[in-house]
Amino acid sequence: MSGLIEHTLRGTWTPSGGSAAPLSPRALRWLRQRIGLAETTTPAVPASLLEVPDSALPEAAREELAALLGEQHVLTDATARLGRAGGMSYTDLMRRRSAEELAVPDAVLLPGDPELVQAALEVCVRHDIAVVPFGGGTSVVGGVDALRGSKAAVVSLDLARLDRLVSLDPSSRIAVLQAGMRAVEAESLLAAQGFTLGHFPQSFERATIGGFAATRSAGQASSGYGRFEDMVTGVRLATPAGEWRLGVAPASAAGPDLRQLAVGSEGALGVITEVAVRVRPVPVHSRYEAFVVDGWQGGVDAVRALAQNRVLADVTRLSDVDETEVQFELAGAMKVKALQFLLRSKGIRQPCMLVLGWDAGSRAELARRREATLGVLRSTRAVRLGRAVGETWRSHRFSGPRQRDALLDRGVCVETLETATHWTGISELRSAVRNALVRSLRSGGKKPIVMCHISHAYETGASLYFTVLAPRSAQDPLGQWQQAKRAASDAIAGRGTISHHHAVGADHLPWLAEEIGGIGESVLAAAKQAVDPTGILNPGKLIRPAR
Ligand SMILES: Cc1cc2nc3c(=O)[nH]c(=O)nc-3n(C[C@H](O)[C@H](O)[C@H](O)COP(=O)(O)OP(=O)(O)OC[C@H]3O[C@@H](n4cnc5c(N)ncnc54)[C@H](O)[C@@H]3O)c2cc1C
Repeated sequence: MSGLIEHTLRGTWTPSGGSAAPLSPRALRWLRQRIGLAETTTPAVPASLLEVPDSALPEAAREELAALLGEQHVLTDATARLGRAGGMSYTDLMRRRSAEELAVPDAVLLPGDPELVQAALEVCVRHDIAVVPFGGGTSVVGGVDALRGSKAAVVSLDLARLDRLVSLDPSSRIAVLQAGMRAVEAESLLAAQGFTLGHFPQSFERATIGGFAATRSAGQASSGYGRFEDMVTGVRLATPAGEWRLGVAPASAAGPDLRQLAVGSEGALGVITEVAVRVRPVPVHSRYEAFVVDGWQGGVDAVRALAQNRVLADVTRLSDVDETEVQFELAGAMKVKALQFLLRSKGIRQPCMLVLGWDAGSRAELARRREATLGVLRSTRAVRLGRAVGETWRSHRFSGPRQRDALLDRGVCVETLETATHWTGISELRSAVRNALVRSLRSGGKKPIVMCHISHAYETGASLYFTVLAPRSAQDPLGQWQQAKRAASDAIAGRGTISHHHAVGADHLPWLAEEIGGIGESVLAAAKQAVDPTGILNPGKLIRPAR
């Protein structure tokens, strides 16, 4: 039940058990010079100062839910409700820092098993109450915002108590996990039996199995282990129309794959209560290394060659020049000047860092796979930085969000967004999004830092992941980012996907039709009508009501 406590700490990312990642004096100096930093800090506002409206949950509904789930599992106190008021985007965190008005659920429901989730939904249908499924609450697209749509009340249905490993079939290599299980716990329970999921998104420390399935998440090792939807072999959903189970075989020609309708349904088509996932043996050996290639296009060509020759390392991450510079500067551990000198002497003018990581069951397999990757990489004249830099990246791979807390404290607007497209258009898309962000966030003669990396590569294209650091507007911090995000989304529309792995939520909904067409939107609305005819499930996210 530690998950329940964590949700009250939502002004910052750093989990209660984890250490914060402060900015080194050197990093602070560099940032002050590049983008300017606030002299005063702006820490998170204590929960006691945040506005919490009275609960609008009708008493008759509360009583029925309490009789079903137990009094202690229907929470209407301000702390519990505030803890589920939104996700963990820059906008969410800033709202909590500036005591802005938050969309707070009227109650938090904590059912303890799939049958109770189903029964709770039925009560909510009878009382016409909106339901927002809540996993780790790490959505960065408004996915867990407590929007009530046309309903008088909205509850957050927190899956934290559905945290069991239901079964493990070592022969078929399938594990059935309850949806509220955190990734960290899933990995440790599976590891105890010799298996891993291999799903390591940057939100690994907080996010849940159900959340991954609901958002089509992608982890840092997606090149080797696949995206989360590639791992899902079956799902169990509670819907207002009844329980829905999908996935009886590894593959099927019985019409379209409806599992893929449930995966990515963002709580709008049902509450996922169990997920059957493909697991793999825990790797016995692994190796992470860093390389530097000259220039973004050189790096893109290298990653494309690895993907198309099917020799991608499990982790394949290419940073552009700006991200490489920030990694060198903020890491603090490297002798930046000496490194730049060394790279120049090897003909590298525009250093772009490429991190590669391989997992294997034996030394021989590791050597074979690494040699296959490096064989293709050799033709690109990449310079090897070595294992130490690669291993440093691996050991810090979940700490980026913690540094976000320190940056927020210092008055920095720090946020990420992502997209994906085919190789042909990838550099054009990067330039278009980059230019849109720089134009929108330039202020007082200082340019923002806009960084980009590829961390999910395919034979036909790749994702682009942008991170922005800009001086925060003192007058309108939320408006500043919303305008930049709009500019970036307009630049993406027609060129790439509006979301490669962060999902649609409320934030990307205005751009969805551009990607899936009016017919696509009607298909989604029809599916919703079939499973959720009164529209209680996650209103305002992913699916517009049928017109
Ligand atoms: C710092 C940071 C780093 C991130 N890095 C990554 C990354 O590397 N890769 C990546 O893919 N994502 C990343 N994300 C986004 C986010 O972590 C993912 O979308 C994740 O899958 C959400 O999981 P969650 O359990 O926190 O879900 P939540 O945030 O609780 O919910 C996300 C959406 O899914 C719905 N939902 C949750 N659980 C269920 C359920 N059981 N049934 C039905 N609907 C449900 C919610 O209603 C909501 O719409 C990052 C987010 C942050 C803040």
